[in-house]
Amino acid sequence: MRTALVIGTGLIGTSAALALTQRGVTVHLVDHDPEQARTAAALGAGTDEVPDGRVDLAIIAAPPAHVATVLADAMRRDAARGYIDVASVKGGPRRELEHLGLDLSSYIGTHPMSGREKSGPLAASGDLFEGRPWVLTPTRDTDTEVLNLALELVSHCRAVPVVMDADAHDRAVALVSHMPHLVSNMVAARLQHAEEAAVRLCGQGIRDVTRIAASDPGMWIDILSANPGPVADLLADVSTDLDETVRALRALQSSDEAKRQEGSAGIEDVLRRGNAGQVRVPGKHGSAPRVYEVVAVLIDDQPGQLARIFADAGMAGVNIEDVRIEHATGQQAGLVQLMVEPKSVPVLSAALRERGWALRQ
Ligand SMILES: NC(=O)C1=CN([C@@H]2O[C@H](COP(=O)(O)OP(=O)(O)OC[C@H]3O[C@@H](n4cnc5c(N)ncnc54)[C@H](O)[C@@H]3O)[C@@H](O)[C@H]2O)C=CC1
Ligand SMILES: O=C(O)C(=O)Cc1ccc(O)cc1
Repeated sequence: MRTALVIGTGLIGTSAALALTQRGVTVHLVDHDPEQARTAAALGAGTDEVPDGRVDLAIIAAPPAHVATVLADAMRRDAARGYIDVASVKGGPRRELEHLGLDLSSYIGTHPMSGREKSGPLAASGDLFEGRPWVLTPTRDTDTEVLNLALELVSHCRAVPVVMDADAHDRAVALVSHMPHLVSNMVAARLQHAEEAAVRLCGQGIRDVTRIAASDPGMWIDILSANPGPVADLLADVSTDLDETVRALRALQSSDEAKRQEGSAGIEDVLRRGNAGQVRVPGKHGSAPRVYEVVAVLIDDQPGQLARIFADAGMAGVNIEDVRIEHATGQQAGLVQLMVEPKSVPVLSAALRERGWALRQ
């Protein structure tokens, strides 16, 4: 692929454009808000000048509700040899395109399984998709040349291609993305009118659970409107669990010992089923989760501290697999949890202590 056109230069469009530009592809950037395309160009994602002919691949990275019209318009202009979109839902947009009577042999619906709770080009990064699954939904009618262009894009973004049927994709993302998104918002909504004294106690657990509740509601109304059935089915299952958990907790308030035992068994059941589901969540590169151990370091909230820790770990020859930072509320201090292979724990701990870091259990 030598040339590409990104239509919709927000988080996802600009991230893909940055990755392609870094691999030497000439990328043209277009957005219905020209300021967004200019910003993406200023970030080094490509040029906001109109291409002077057909590009190899057009990437439609607009919100789901706009995909069909944007794609139809690009096809009418004969803008590219191949077309993909990156919307979070695949079945509905495909049916909308079929309804428009377009020749879809040059189009593949795709979905990179990576993103953020922030929107716009300023939140973009060229490595956003690295190691993440990127779903492709070709059909029997898809041109091989177009499938190859899409695979080239996925490879340039260092993502992992996964081929799926569009409706199977929508059922899968209802489970791993859309239903959890709503549950995150419902948990976060409890904080809206909560007392300040309670909110100040927020720790890492609630930060993890509510991070995605900061996402743009407009985009998510679009996503959920295109996948309502599978998400409603899953939320109904969650609702059954909620009812049973409330019943178990009420039983735990009883003065009757037998009832309390019943309540305790109910709570244990939901917690154990949660454990069993959690171990199935893949690790950072989509593989089975690895067991890492934590080396916890206390730091002052000063610029450059993290970089120094990473440099010190690097000098000790230890690979940091993952990192978490817990900020102590109201204090200029934080706890950095470095996840490493179990065999690296003594090496890293000794090296950090030697360099003056305060380690915690
Ligand atoms: N946010 C995320 O984490 C992920 C989003 N997606 C999908 O990627 C697509 C883009 O999402 P984001 O980049 O997050 O949104 P964003 O809000 O950061 O960017 C969307 C961009 O599309 C532009 N746009 C809207 N209508 C347009 C039109 N008719 N023509 C041209 N440009 C138009 C907007 O001005 C904006 O710059 C969506 O379809 C979304 O479902 C896929 C994976 C992850
Ligand atoms: O921020 C996160 O962790 C996300 O999960 C973002 C996300 C949002 C929408 C998608 O279609 C895919 C990924």
